[in-house]
Amino acid sequence: MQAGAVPAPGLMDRFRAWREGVTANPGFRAWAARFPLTRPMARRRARQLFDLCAGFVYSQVLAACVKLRLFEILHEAPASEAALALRLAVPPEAMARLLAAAAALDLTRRRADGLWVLGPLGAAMIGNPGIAAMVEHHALLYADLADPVALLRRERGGNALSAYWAYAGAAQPEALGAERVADYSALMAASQPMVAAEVLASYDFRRHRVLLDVGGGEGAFLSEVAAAAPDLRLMLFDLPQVAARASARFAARGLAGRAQVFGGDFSADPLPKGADLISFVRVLHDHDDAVVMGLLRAARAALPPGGRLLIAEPMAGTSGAEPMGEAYFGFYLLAMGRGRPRRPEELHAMLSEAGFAASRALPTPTPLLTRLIVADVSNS
Ligand SMILES: CC(C)=CCC/C(C)=C/CC/C(C)=C/C=C/C(C)=C/C=C/C=C(C)/C=C/C=C(C)/C=C/C=C(C)/C=C/CC(C)(C)O
Ligand SMILES: C[S@@+](CC[C@H](N)C(=O)[O-])C[C@H]1O[C@@H](n2cnc3c(N)ncnc32)[C@H](O)[C@@H]1O
Repeated sequence: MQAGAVPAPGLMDRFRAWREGVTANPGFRAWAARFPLTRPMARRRARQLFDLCAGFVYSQVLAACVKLRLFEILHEAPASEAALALRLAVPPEAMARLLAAAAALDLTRRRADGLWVLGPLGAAMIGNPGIAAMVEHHALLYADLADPVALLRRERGGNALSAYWAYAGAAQPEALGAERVADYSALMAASQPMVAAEVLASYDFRRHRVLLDVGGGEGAFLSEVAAAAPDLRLMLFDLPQVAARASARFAARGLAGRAQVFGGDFSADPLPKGADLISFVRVLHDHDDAVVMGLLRAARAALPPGGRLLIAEPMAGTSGAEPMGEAYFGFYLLAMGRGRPRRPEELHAMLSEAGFAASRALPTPTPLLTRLIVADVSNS
């Protein structure tokens, strides 16, 4: 084929083009909704499109439940509509409306005796304050997304999420004050246990001597790993005011004797040496490619021969969770003003360019929450 020539569409592409052409025809749609053999598909597509239209409403039903702490209350004991209305200071009719909406979304369930209990999705929120923290945090994201076209067209930064993630776009991130890093560090710590559980289920840290967690936040990930690998020594690198929060957490957990904490700017400073394993947990996706390449090269330089790098974060192209990567994180990071979700193949290519000898993906129990890549430095 000549350079610049566009390849002819394959058979599958031509079939999809035909299918999309007929679906775009209102007459065909009306016929397909009535014809028994196409009706199930027509109904499924209608439901999918309706859910896309209504997604914000569903999210707000969930947000109301979280703000009212409804799931914790129903977890304590089944309750009547009237008791919930009284306890939560919501008019009885509005309480009934919320409970019915939540039931339709599988968050709550009305028992045969009329009392309300947790539904399957409400039950999955119990014991996971990280999800509730994210739901409340989404108020900022949805404020930024109120005009999505304006968000796409504007210069990056200057909105609610970019202010929240103070390092995104900061000229001197290492100079950020304690008050600018407190909220995001607390949110990351609250949502870290569900990520750490995925990583610990997939990787045995006991084979390593020293782990350096870069962008390690206030040490929530390292604290979980420390419990699973009692002989492992811990190192953490983050912005100075975040590193100070990590020191406080390690001291409070009796880990200060096992941990060394470094404050600095990882896009400018070298990473400390001494670890045989370096981790980036939910770090690379919130930076642009040039910064990520710099980070991978810095990790490569800090590791000894035979050392290993571990990347844990949600990734684009995750089978069964496609909207999570490109749609949710794509737009979340757009609002934040930095970074993009990457496919594993892109990270493998970047790792190779940074000088790692080999890299591979390891399966995690819930790929939606995090995926895992390990990359090795050659032994010589
Ligand atoms: C067989 C028997 C006896 C019973 C089976 C019954 C059964 C089927 C039970 C199912 C129970 C079960 C296993 C449920 C599991 C539910 C799970 C795992 C739910 C998990 C939900 C996770 C959610 C909703 C996670 C949301 C995460 C979000 C929104 C994360 C956002 C992260 C952000 C914005 C991070 C930002 C960081 C930055 C800035 C990008 O770097
Ligand atoms: C999205 S948070 C992830 C925190 C933690 N790894 C976790 O999963 O909970 C990204 C972390 O990278 C840190 N970070 C961002 N830019 C940095 C920089 N230039 N130098 C050092 N740390 C930085 C932030 O302070 C924050 O703690």
